[in-house]
Amino acid sequence: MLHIKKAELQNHPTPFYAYDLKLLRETLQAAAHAAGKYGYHIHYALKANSNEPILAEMQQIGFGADCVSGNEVKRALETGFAPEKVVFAGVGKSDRELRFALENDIFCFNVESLHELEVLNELAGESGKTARIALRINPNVNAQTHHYITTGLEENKFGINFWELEQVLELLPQFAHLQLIGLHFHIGSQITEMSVFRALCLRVNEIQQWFLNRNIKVEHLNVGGGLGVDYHEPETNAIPDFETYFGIFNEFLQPEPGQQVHFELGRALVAQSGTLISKVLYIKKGIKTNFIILDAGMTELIRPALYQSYHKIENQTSKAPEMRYDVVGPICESSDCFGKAVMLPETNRGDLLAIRTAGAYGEVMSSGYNLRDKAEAIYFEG
Ligand SMILES: Cc1ncc(COP(=O)(O)O)c(C=O)c1O
Ligand SMILES: N[C@@H](CCCC[NH3+])C(=O)O
Repeated sequence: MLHIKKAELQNHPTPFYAYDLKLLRETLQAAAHAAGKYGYHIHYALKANSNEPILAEMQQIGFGADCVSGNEVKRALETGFAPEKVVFAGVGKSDRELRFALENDIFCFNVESLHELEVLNELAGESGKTARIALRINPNVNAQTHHYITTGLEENKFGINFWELEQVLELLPQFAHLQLIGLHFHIGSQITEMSVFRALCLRVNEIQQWFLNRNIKVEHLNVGGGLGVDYHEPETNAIPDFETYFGIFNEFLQPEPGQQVHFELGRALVAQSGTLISKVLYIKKGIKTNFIILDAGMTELIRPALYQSYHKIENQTSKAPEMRYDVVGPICESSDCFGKAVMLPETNRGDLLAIRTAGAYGEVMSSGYNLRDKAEAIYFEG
């Protein structure tokens, strides 16, 4: 059950996002501690959640910012991340976004194609800058996660394929306004099978060796993010197993002496701290099941509709014996469903339901479809 005071629950118009800052801090401390043992650097992936109080905690603990749009770079800088702690990735950075990041002297551009190298070189030249770059390489490692959030296979649009690297190295010397400082990899999100990270390390070692054989040693390896969270047991597994995660990299990744290792975690840092709170509007009898119709829908949390993903649902206000329900939203789409055949205490109009583990890729992916209002965010100390 979500540990939030009744007054806090009842004082806000629903639906709203509730963020537990105490749990967030504990999570960040656990991550920083585990990464710190090996001198690893974390850049928080803003795409997971870019709310200012959350970014303030990321800065407080000393993490950098991993951005995927000009506006994320802008948000990172405006909220106080130092430019030398900001990285910019993304397969389709626009000229305007690249120029903005160049003007602000960010730490590194993670470049995803040959064509982008050409464009960035040209724009950097125009702005009188040298862009520090990492090559995002597609390592062709299967993340064993949902196919929509797998990014490191050759069939995916992300990164430069291994067989293009020879050509990249031939062209690089012509790009006078680019400085190669890193190699970047990210194979997908919500990875729960830890052996996947071992496979990533082994592949990164091979690719690094390929570069070393050509006398290229970069300043840093960026191995991306992707560590998954437990959507089924948000209570018992509130904090991901960062010790095992970073331990795997320590055991299997072979950085060169003096080379930094960077991570870009998003979900693992923020998912469990966020909950979507929604009020029950109606109970409706179906043929096989009863429907709970909520005032939140896929416009507030699209993950179940988009990836058929599971989020634990709890009734915060009823302790009656359990019944089976389909929990749905008000949006005019049949996929607007948070869970089928969910066992919940007998539920009535006005009850408050908590949809857990919604701190990552929840609020940031909300939309105004059906002209819906934007859900408010509140912060509490759990
Ligand atoms: C390039 C890149 N880095 C980092 C992340 C953060 O991933 P996660 O939230 O799974 O840690 C993503 C999202 O998958 C990404 O595309
Ligand atoms: N938005 C996805 C993850 C994609 C991560 C970004 N590459 C999710 O909710 O699981």
